[in-house]
Amino acid sequence: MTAATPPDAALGSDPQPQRESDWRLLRILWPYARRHLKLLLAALAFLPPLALADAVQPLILQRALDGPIAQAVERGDAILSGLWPYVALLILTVLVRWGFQSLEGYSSQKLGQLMTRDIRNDLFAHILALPAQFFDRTPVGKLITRITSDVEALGDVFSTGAVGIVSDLFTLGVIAVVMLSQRWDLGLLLILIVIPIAALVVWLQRRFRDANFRVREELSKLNSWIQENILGITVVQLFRRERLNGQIFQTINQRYIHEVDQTILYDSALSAILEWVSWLAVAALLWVGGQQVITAGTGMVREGLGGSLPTPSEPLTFGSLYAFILFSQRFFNPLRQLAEKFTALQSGFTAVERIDNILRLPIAIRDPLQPRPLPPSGGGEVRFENVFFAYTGDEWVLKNLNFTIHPGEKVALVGPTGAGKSSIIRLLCRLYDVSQGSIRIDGVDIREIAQAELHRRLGVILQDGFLFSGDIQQNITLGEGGSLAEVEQAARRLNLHEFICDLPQGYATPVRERGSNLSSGQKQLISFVRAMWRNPNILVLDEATASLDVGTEALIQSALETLLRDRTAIIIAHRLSTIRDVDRILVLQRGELKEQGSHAELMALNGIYANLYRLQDLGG
Ligand SMILES: Nc1ncnc2c1ncn2[C@@H]1O[C@H](COP(=O)(O)OP(=O)(O)OP(=O)(O)O)[C@@H](O)[C@H]1O
Repeated sequence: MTAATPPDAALGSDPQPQRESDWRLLRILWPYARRHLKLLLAALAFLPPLALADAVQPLILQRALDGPIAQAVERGDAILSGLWPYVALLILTVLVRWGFQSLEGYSSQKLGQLMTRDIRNDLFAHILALPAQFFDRTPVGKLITRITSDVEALGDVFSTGAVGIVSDLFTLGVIAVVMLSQRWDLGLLLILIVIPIAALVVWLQRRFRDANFRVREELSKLNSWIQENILGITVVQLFRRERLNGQIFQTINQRYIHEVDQTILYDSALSAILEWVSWLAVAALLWVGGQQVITAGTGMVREGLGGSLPTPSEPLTFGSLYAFILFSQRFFNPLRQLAEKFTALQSGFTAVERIDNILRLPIAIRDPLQPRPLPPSGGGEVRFENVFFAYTGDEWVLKNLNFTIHPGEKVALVGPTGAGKSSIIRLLCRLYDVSQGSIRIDGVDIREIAQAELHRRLGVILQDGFLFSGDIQQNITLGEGGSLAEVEQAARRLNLHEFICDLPQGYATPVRERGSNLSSGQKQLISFVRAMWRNPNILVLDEATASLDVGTEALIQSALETLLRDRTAIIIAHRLSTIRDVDRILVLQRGELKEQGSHAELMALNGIYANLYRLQDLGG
């Protein structure tokens, strides 16, 4: 990899995304449209009058030209009479088109916005429910692109009026029928011109969509890289990575622009082709129709409103030729519209496809259909039975683990880095499911328990007490309601009420994104209150590695003692000196349980634990 090559592995290439046909994409959108059936039906109901008004206008002009106007010319009249019914009819069709087009535009755009809202909601909810493996391999920036700009691209299809193409296509059908019924030879001529052009448009739109798909992928990578660099800005600046990361950014940016160029190429090609082909159609009509008009001689005058266009065996009038030129313009309208709204429409299709690729990812960890309740009197026994686990394939991270933690027992997990301590916790919390074996709480397999109940029984305090934007109280209750008095009581029991009151606005102190305005010690203490407030009977604690100041350390120790009282506790210990008093220590190495016992027993055993302890003792 050269210095400026973007680390694709780090950016996470998606598994080969599945490409969809346009019809399948429409089927994806259908359930969302169905939720707003009334609006959908209203939008569809406006289409027939619109299409009819469109098809009738050229006919009215034809009748006017061949009727009163041609009669007046033939008679050499100075005053035109009998024209007003045609003018009135024409105005009526204009009014119908104006009214129905506005209504149709409004209802289809509103429908589109409602659908976009629903899709965004579903996508967000689905992403939150996806298994941890998904997040292991998907960079955050990519997900954000899906939820924001992909859904936005879908919304644009509606807001730019690109869905109007549907009504244009409808009109196209009506005009084709009218043309063929009026004068099949000229109608056929136009249809024969349109068919290869439509095929070309379909081909171009396929190419465009492939290119657009690649554009969105590159945009995701661009966003991932930006996001990763902003989150890791401290490391970037400390290690002077600005230039190197800037070069990598330029390379990704260049690739993005290259893909965008491809889409522009197809877009411009389409617009240019349609422009000249529509004039080609007019020229063909003039050529064929013009010949017929010339041979028609005097048969140009038609009788009143009730007349019809002459059949091929009959002579062609000027009015009919003019009507067909108008038809040809309208016939090309849907295709021209397609060219104009091409980018929005195709980006929308690409977006639906990318969104659907995520929506179809299975939610691996689900509640059972009939969850089993945990015994109310259960004291919080945790049992691992023949547990095997691999993040990928058969690379076992945990191998044949068997142990039982009794109600109220305090157990520490120790072992060299990568031994599998955190993985045990992730399995217990059901962030992942075991590959083989089972984990039981009070005798019930955790896969049979409703996740909400599992998380009521199980409190977790992670090393980095993650806080959300909001205030302290909200970060303690995490949206589960609960009065300030209850929250204060939980804090008092841990002796942390004073500490919270000392924050600038007490329990109402605003917390910025990820708790960036609080120190790591403060965040830890708040996560203690969070655990106390939920009052679980099993507590899992990933002990903080960072050394805190003496005052905070003492506060944490005393809060911890209260928190652990009368609960089963599993502590991941990084500093062995802090866990000498636990009931039992489980020693792991490369995913296997190698030793267990009290501190004294393990020291006497003089094995892995004793070695680790002596090493830390010397180091510390
Ligand atoms: N999300 C993941 N995907 C793939 N492999 C992983 C993942 N998380 C951890 N591993 C691997 O699983 C093994 C056990 O990791 P784990 O985090 O459980 O170790 P640990 O004992 O908690 O280590 P530490 O003390 O450094 O936190 C390691 O080899 C690690 O590389």
